[in-house]
Amino acid sequence: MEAPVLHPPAAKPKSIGKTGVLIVNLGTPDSPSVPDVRKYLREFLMDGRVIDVPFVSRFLLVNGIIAPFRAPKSAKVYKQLWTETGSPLKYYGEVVERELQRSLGDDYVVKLAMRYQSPSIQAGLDAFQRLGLTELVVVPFFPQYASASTGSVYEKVMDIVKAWQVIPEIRFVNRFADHPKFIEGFAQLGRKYMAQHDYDHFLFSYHGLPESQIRKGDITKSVCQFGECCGSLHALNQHCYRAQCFETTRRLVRALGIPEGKYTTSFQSRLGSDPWIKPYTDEVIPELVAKGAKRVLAFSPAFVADCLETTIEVGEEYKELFEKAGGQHWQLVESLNDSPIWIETLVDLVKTA
Ligand SMILES: C=CC1=C(C)c2cc3[nH]c(cc4nc(cc5[nH]c(cc1n2)c(C)c5CCC(=O)O)C(CCC(=O)O)=C4C)c(C)c3C=C
Ligand SMILES: [Fe+2]
Ligand SMILES: [Fe+2]
Repeated sequence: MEAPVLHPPAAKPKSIGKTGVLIVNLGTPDSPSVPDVRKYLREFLMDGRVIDVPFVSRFLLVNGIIAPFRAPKSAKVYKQLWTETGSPLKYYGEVVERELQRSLGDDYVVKLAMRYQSPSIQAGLDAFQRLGLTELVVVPFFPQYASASTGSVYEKVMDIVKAWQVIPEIRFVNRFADHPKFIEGFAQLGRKYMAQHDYDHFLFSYHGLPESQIRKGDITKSVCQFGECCGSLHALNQHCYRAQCFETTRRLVRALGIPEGKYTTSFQSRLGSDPWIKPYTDEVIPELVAKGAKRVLAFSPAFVADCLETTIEVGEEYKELFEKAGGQHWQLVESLNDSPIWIETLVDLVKTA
């Protein structure tokens, strides 16, 4: 009689037991051409968390006004931003993906995704599903929570996994506006400029948000008054984007030893005619010059990678505004990009999520 054939247990796929880490930034056009910028703006602005009006009004606004008229103007600015490695936001995303993978090691699989355009969140999650990963960490690249940014990433991820038979354990990083390593990252960059030059004022300019979105997110419906309510970050206003931005400023001011009265927090890039959170950066700049500020160091700590909003808006457009108003020296502090301390921040965020 022949000896029975003993089947070894099925080989365990190498990826089983690993944790998937999806790092997600906002997104950028595939190229600075008008059709690609239009495609990007359409996807971005048709997101109901970004322009939060009913679908039909949003559709008419985006397809009838914003995409046709804004796309050619934005494309010109994207051409200024583009480098030989493409969009800085995407380029640094790819470098961070590699560096974070190296730092986290073999127990993790790191993938970069963009909320809009490519690489998509769908592609990243599909890859994790194919690998059979049963534990995921999602890290939106937005230090301060907003429904239009972090909230939108969460919604997209949940929308995709809801169709899966096995929905794995998923942990979401919510915000890191006050994370000590994130703060130290920007402080290190600031110190580099402060050692080279004597600045008489420090500007912290954050991406803006419609006031209505802050009000909608106020769980008490009474805390956010767009003023003193942002004087500290606590349980009741921890998701107020404006309050988180002021907290980031306070931490940076402390880390850099900037005296009271020598710094300002403001908000940039408003879209449309509704009130956005104030003060507006383009109104603050001439006021600062009128009050005597001549040498300004500008930070943009709502962004973790150089992008249109930092390099062009703060680094070039606001510089021009400052100089026209009579200012002498304007310096933008670049973003965290691929700095080692940003990678360390991400390792911390992943491991403590
Ligand atoms: C910091 C996080 C961001 C929030 C919150 C946010 C809200 C928000 N944005 C718009 C409109 C636009 N934003 C644009 C560019 C842009 N926005 C962010 C981040 C946040 N946006 C980044 C990182 C970028 C730069 C992307 C790049 O490719 O470099 C643009 C496109 C540029 C342009 O045409 O001017 C628009 C438009 C709204 C309406 C909004 C919340 C309601
Ligand atoms: Fe934006
Ligand atoms: Fe507030």
